[in-house]
Amino acid sequence: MSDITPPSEIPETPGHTPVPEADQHCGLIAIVGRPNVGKSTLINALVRQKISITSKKAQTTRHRITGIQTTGVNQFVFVDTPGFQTRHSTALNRTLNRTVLSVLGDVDAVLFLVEAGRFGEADEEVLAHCKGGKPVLLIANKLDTIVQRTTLMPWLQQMQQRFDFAEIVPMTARRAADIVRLQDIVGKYLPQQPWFYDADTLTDRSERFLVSETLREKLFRLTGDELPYTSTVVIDQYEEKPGLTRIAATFIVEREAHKGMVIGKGGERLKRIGSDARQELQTLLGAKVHLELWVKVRSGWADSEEHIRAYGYE
Ligand SMILES: Nc1nc2c(ncn2[C@@H]2O[C@H](COP(=O)(O)OP(=O)(O)OP(=O)(O)O)[C@@H](O)[C@H]2O)c(=O)[nH]1
Repeated sequence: MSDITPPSEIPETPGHTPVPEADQHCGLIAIVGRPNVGKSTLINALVRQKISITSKKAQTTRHRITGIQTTGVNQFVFVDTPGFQTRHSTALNRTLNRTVLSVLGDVDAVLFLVEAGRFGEADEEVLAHCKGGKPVLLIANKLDTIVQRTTLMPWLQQMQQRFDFAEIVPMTARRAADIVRLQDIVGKYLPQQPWFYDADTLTDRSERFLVSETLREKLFRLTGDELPYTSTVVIDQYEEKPGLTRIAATFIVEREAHKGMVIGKGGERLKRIGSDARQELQTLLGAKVHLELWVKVRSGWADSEEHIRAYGYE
């Protein structure tokens, strides 16, 4: 569709003129919602850079990620949260849910994402966790998928009557104009206080972390729906030299059959994952990347608290 702009094409906000501390506004904004509603897409568009992985596969966001955007007097510190898992109760899912709850404790406002026109049990369950006096803004995302906009009005009215939302914002996370509009709306909820980060900071995550996210994204993108979301990636080696970064990483899967899916016929798929990832990493790191990838089977890792900690989930 012609009115949809990918995040990389969203125009940059003008450069920063210094803002006296007394005029600065800054706050934490949580982004919550059930899997696949568009949280990562939104946060990447808001900070105008890819910091959170997106895929068609539900449940691909696992870590608390902050995206930072400073514009005018406002500094937004966005917190991405894992999609709330309600169906299965593994140790991994319990950890994910704990992360969501701890994030919500200390934010200034909550962006509660749903797909426009849809509000199911899983959405309701996520919303139930958003109580606690923080302003909750309903973001009705994927507006572009609604063919007849008039059918949306009764739904919006119903949502307004049923819940006490601070604002209701129907929008398309992929549309530049909607992102700018959302920023204006959310700006009102930032308390007056000095910025937490330098004006040009985009995330508090390390490059090493962004590398593992990039690898995980390529893994899911290129295996499609075949691979269970419990597959993960561990960085074994990360060595930076001037102009060259050496990375060795292992994809951890649960079954022998999953290993086959990742490697593909004659190793073709793993090769493709590697070359796609290397290209993106070279841009991200601004250096040549030497990338080595391995695949290992660790049955039941998503059920083991010890493995979850070892693989970097908090
Ligand atoms: N049509 C349309 N698709 C969108 C929009 N926003 C996101 N998507 C798509 O929806 C899918 C899921 O988006 P994500 O951003 O990965 O969703 P998420 O909520 O972070 O998902 P989890 O990581 O599972 O929690 C992707 O295919 C996105 O491209 C939108 O405004 N319109």
